[in-house]
Amino acid sequence: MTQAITVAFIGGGNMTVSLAGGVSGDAASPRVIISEPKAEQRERLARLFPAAQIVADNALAAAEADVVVLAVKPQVMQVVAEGLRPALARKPLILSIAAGVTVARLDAWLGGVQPVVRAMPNTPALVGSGATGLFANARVDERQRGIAERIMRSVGLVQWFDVESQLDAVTALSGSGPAYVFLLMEALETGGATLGLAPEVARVLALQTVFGAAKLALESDDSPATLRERVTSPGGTTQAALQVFEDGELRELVSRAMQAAAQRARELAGD
Ligand SMILES: NC(=O)C1=CN([C@@H]2O[C@H](COP(=O)(O)OP(=O)(O)OC[C@H]3O[C@@H](n4cnc5c(N)ncnc54)[C@H](OP(=O)(O)O)[C@@H]3O)[C@@H](O)[C@H]2O)C=CC1
Ligand SMILES: O=C(O)[C@@H]1CCC=N1
Repeated sequence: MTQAITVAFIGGGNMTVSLAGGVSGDAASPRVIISEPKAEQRERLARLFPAAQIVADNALAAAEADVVVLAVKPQVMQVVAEGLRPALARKPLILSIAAGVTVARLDAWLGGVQPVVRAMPNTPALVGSGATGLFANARVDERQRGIAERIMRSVGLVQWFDVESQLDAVTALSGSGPAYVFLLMEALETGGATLGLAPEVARVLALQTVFGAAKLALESDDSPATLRERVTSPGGTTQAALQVFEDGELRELVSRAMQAAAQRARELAGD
């Protein structure tokens, strides 16, 4: 992060705590301002980020910023964005992390003159292991792309997209994806308990298995398919289980679930 820059976060909730923690840990940490309406949450933020300026006024936070991170719920975004307009005369980079709010809508609410980057992060960003898709409008220059990327990379992996509609696919994969994996964890836990394991033992084995498999896949040069084959002894236990998944058409089911998520993302965006 360039030392001189100021990053203002609008909305001091979960994602801001994660991102402010990420950018504060950056080697040349920027000046951080966080705007949050709730006094109790402002006190919490002040304890978490003693070097940051915590305010209750969005315009005050945005007026001095080089980057304004919009981290409020999608439902309040229009009111927040329109309210910020007078404070954006310096044309800071706008980085929105709101699910389903298109760049065109944001741009209109902000007055049609701002450089805007839309991000689709996911909840593992809260533990520094997020995956974020990014899309920039034509007013975003190379330097600003670098800044947006660096902010999101402080909480995980970043991937740029040239076509905004691809963020719907990102939403269906990595945005909603943690929930699919949590569902699998729940099913493994229940399955283990059904086979006679104590529920807490089944849970810890399920979680460690998902974590270990993800770590192995990330650190290996081999594809998930190869890693799967390596677990699967011919005529063994894994093959017996995988046959049940194939018979139940798990791959098709996952594909249909993702299509439903992408369709819902398009609907929420008003397309
Ligand atoms: N949670 C996640 O993992 C993901 C979140 N996102 C997106 O990130 C954004 C933030 O999510 P998250 O951090 O979880 O949400 P939170 O509800 O935790 O945070 C939003 C914060 O904004 C505050 N707020 C409400 N109204 C205003 C206002 N008018 N001006 C300034 N601040 C306001 C809220 O205060 P109060 O509590 O008082 O209302 C709250 O502290 C959302 O748009 C969401 O779609 C995207 C992908 C994943
Ligand atoms: O469920 C949702 O709509 C949001 C978008 C991605 C994750 N949560």
